[in-house]
Amino acid sequence: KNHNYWESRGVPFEKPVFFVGNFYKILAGKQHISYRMREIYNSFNTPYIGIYIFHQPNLVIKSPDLVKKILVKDFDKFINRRVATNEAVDPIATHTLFSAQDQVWKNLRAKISPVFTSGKMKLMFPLMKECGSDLVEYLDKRNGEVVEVRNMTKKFAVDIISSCAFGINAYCLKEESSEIMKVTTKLMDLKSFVRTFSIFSYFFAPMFVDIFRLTFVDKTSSNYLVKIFNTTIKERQKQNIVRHDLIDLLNNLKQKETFNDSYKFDDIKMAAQAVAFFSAGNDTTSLAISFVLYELALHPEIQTRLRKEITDIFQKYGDFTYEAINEMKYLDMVLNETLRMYPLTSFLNRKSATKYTFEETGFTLDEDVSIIVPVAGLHFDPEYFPDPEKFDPERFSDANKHKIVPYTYLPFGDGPRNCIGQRFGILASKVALAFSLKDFVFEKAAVTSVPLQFEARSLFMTNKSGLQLKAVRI
Ligand code: HEM
Repeated sequence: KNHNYWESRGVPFEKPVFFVGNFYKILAGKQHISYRMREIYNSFNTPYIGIYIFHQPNLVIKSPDLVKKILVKDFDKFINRRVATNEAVDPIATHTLFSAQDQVWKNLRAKISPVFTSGKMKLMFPLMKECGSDLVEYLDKRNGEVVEVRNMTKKFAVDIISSCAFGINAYCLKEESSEIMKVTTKLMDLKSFVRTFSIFSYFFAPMFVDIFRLTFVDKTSSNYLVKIFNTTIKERQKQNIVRHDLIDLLNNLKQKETFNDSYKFDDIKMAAQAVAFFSAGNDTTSLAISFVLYELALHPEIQTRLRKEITDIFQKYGDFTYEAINEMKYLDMVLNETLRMYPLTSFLNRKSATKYTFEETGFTLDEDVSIIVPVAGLHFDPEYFPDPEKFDPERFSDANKHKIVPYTYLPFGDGPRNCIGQRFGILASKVALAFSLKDFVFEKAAVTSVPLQFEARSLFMTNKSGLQLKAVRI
């Protein structure tokens, strides 16, 4: 019955498949969502396109001007994501920054933001460097071998988030088998049908979350992280330890709360942020590093140029300091181009808080309609990024970057609800790349799959069956 929603409102739409709508291939595990986004984006030349996910109408926004309105100018009318929030079923997911709604989100975002200032990044930098050295040690043990880079970068990401956010030495790179590594891998693992179904239902079919009582992340893993989090807080209080990390910040906020505070932390709300940092920061950061190394292995000339920059700046400072890493312009260009070609989250999501009229067309959107910004479509549009399949860091050089049309490059989203961990994710990725590329050359091996195949079931752009590259010490 709902499948005539867009037609009856005069909105250009993609014809849905009975019952399942327009995400049939994704649900069947035949296509990654990133490719679906690109197909929908390319099949219409209109500012927006109507689609259905099951019975639910979604509006895919193609025009960068409209993207700006939704993410920034009229943010208050699109403040929330359209994700399931069922506190009784999943209190942890409901209280994460990612899922929180309206004023609760505003209060929480304001409270958490101080963790991610440049000043805080600088304070965390020595901890990040320790993880960089561990990465070199890890590679040294495998010198000349084909390394499973996905596994290596996951270990690095868990180590760095555990250390910088929670003051926990996870030792994933140092030790073959680490409990926290197993737990965080399971957290968003989509190998089982139930996990895939749960995560997709949170975004696209919230009714199933209520019916089947589904949780956003794996429950045993989140319970484990909550336990570590609570133990660490108690330990800190007992021993009066100060580390300026997330745990300290949350703890201070809780201590300073007054009766009149509109948002009060309890144990669940505090622990939810810990789980969110792992679920939002771990796969994203580790995939970003992996894809850079992969592209560098396929483009040795770019790898050589980047290594020269890293070595020159290292020699200038005599060390990898915070300032040294930030001076590496070519590293920044290479990372930016990688995130263009591999937008880890292929789409952004919002919902309309009220009825909203698009001035450009006069069309009035109903309240509570899901909005999709097809990041993968924008990043591969030849009008904005000529020859989009070519890996070309020059797009982000000082001479060229001003040519990028605003709101066509969105690896971290935009507006007040953009990625809060952007600074952290970028710095952590740069530390991993500077440390490993200074001492090692990464080469394509016979087993390296070119082009990469993506895991259809994954929400992030995750490649299938790992990523093998040969690592050779210089
Ligand atoms: C390369 C690494 C990363 C990428 C590409 C990335 C990308 C994104 C994107 C696209 C969004 C949605 C933004 C929007 O809707 O406008 C997001 C949200 C978010 N990210 Fe990241 N992310 C990365 C790393 C991290 C890290 C390291 C953390 C935490 C330590 C983190 C925490 C979050 C949170 C909490 C949100 C929800 C923000 C809110 O709703 O207020 N991310 N991220």
